[in-house]
Amino acid sequence: MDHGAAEVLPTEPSEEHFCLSLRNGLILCNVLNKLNPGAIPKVVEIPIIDTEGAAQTAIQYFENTRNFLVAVGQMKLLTFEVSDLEKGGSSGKVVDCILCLKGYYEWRKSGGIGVWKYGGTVRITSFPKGSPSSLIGSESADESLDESESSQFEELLEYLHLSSEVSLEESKVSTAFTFLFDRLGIGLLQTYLTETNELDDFPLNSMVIDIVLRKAVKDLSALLISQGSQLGIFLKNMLKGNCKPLLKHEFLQAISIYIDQRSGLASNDLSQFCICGGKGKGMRHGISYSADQTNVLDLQQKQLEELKASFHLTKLEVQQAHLTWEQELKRIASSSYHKVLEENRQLYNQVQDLKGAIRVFCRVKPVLHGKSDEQSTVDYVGENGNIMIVNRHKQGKDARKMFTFNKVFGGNTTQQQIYVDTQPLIRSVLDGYNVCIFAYGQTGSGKTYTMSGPDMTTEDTWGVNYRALRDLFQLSEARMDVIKYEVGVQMIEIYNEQVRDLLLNGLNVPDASLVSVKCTQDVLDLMRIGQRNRAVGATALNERSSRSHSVLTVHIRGKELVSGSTLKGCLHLVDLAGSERVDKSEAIGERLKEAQHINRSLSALGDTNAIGETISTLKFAERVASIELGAARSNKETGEIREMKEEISNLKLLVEKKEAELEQLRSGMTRGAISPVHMPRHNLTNNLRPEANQRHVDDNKLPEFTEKDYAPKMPLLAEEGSPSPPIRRSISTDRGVHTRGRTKPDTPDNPPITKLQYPIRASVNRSLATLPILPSTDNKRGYLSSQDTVSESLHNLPKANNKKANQEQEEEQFKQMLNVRQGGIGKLKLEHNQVKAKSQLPVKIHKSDLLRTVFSDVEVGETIEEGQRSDLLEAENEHASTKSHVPIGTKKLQRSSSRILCIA
Ligand SMILES: Nc1ncnc2c1ncn2[C@@H]1O[C@H](COP(=O)(O)OP(=O)(O)OP(=O)(O)O)[C@@H](O)[C@H]1O
Repeated sequence: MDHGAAEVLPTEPSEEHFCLSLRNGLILCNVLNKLNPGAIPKVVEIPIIDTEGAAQTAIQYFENTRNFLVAVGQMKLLTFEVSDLEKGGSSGKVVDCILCLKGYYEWRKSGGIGVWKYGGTVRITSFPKGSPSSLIGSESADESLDESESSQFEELLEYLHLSSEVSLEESKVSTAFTFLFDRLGIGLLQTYLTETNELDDFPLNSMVIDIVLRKAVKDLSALLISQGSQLGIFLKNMLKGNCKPLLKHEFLQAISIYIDQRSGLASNDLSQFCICGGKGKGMRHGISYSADQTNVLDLQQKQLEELKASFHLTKLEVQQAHLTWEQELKRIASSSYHKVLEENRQLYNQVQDLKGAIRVFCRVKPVLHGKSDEQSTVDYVGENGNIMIVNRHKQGKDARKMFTFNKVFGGNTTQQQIYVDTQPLIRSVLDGYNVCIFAYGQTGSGKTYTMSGPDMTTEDTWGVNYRALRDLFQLSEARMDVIKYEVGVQMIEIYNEQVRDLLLNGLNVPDASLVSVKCTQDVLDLMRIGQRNRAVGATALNERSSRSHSVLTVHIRGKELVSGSTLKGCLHLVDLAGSERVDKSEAIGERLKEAQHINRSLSALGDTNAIGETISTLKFAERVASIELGAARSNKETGEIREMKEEISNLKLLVEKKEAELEQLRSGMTRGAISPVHMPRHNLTNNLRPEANQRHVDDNKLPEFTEKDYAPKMPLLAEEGSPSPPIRRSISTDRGVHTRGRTKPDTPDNPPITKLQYPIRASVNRSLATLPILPSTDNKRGYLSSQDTVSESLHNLPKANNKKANQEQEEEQFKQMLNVRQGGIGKLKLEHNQVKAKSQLPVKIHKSDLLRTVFSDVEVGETIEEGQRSDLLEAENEHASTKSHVPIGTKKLQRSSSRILCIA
């Protein structure tokens, strides 16, 4: 080394100082001239200047440097740019050039034997497997081993007199260390020191340790920053939805693993370095320390611990931040989804309103085998809801009559096609609307076929009922993140004569147990059991089905998860009795005679084309279509309204109870005590008011879906021969019997239907409304007399009054009432007529009453105008008799929240 250089170079040269010392080109020129005498003939000799004055002699510096570079270039040795000596230049190139000169010098010194090559690479001989360098891994670029840099460092030390021949000075070591750390990192230093066995002599004093720790802290900080930014990117991607959805715990686990891994690498890196020290006295981790060093080390150790704690804290904060973001994200997603859903719901139901609250479809029964087309009364089916009926017994224009409905389905229409037009109403139910779909028509016209389907074996033949239920469940599942739904099903079968009894005798809608169902399969199972239990007497079944109304009611209760609002929807699927039956049964009154008439009408079916009933049905349907219900309303309540309603309902119950007690006291004073439980409701006006009936449905707490309102489901489904819900069934063979004009008598081979008792639920808060609907086993006719009904209900009274005395008293009261009723039907009718004369209500009770009972949903406290009700009754009554064809104009029934679909 040039002596001048030794003077110029600072004792602790940093990289910057190193380059600065070379910038005047003096050292470089002298070194080159020494190496190759005369290589630079003119060297600008200037006094050694300090760093401040360097800029003033820039031109001279430049000349020296330029001469040096030209000469080196001519010698075909490595050169660099002048700018590499400036701040921000590539000092590496300068180092390479110097090393190249050194190599050249040595080659010349050794006699210039062989070919001198400088490739800039001096290999570190080997790295043992499993050495710390391999453990440090290849996580980042600065940790990877660069042999070139390592050798450069070695050469540099040597060249700057830091080789083993020269005593190690702390200051120089410090400079070298700092330089080394910045360029190579801990891993490479460790490897180098291990390889070269320098550790024993290496002065691991406080300065070195300080440097190491500073570097460690720097690395850890960089690691934290990098992790933070990586996490940030990851979370941002998640927010943007770029990542596949992760579960919360998966996400946290991934972060945790990642951080552990990284911290493990970092601490491994550090600890590996720390244990690589030499042997000696006062060892600590294999390194000997003075007292001062120990103190410093302790301090550093403490700082490390603090750093570690802060790292864990940061980790927890990241996790916490993630949780908060996740919740926020959920909230935002949920509320915006909820908003969109609400808008969608409103628009959807507006469309439904525009289509009309009452829709009437007409389905033409196909000509079945054994009948010729000529017998068909349908002349033409148009595409715009028109249907033309032909009366082949008439001539001219009287022979044909045109009707118009919302839609007319021809004879080839499939079950699925029928349902497609019904489907939109099903969704409304889940939005809190009440929907009633009912089938109307004469016996054998296909009502059951349409509503239930001929069988349940294949999905193709499923009727409206099953398809509607399937859709209800599918839709409710699709919405389960937003609304939680509960579904309950009620199945009721009501006979014509029972409708009359129920209404005349002050009874409410018959109560059938509400069964909680979770899926379509539950409902199918329920219906199958019903079918199986009913299939015992085909003829009886058929006969019954034609004169009974079958009502399947699906109660929906939903709770919006975000707002807490509740909604209640009801879907009534009604398969009415044959349209020709009501008059007959009511006109005759006595059931034996009615049966004869039924048989007669059935046999008549075989002879005629039923043109009269067809026209009558279509007229009825037209009149239904002409009723205006106004826009339907959703039964949606906020939490506050619900609470207030519950309070009102409780108060009403209380008032009723008090009134009943008062009544009991009064009666007790006159004819002994009578339990309020068994007081029949004789108020005819009240009985005929749909809102009164509705109120009782509310009182039954069906919409509340509380546990106690559910009938026990399992026994019902599991027990063979257990009480079954009433199911209507379409049996083709039955119709064969009908059309041949015969009804098989009840014989041992053809037993009458087994009368299964329907599960009864009686409540102490209600009147005799909770009567069974289905026939008892000892009734061969297949239906109940009033007596049967009362007797059965007696058996099923709640166990609340378990004191024998009470039971006896109640039985006595029932008997009293029964006597009144049995002997007093005429009397009741008389009363009824008297009341009717007063209120101007029609005498006959028709299907319309049943319909209103079933699907009216006027809320408690609301009333329908008397005139409106009379109008409706009048219209129905008029139709039922099919005697008067005086047009009554459009009927308006406002304040209803139902959507009604009539399939005639
Ligand atoms: N669209 C149709 N396609 C094929 N067969 C049909 C169709 N409609 C009805 N049927 C058949 O006609 C017969 C009578 O139908 P269904 O029992 O549905 O009549 P209904 O109106 O319900 O009678 P009731 O009032 O007596 O209950 C059954 O055998 C049924 O399978």
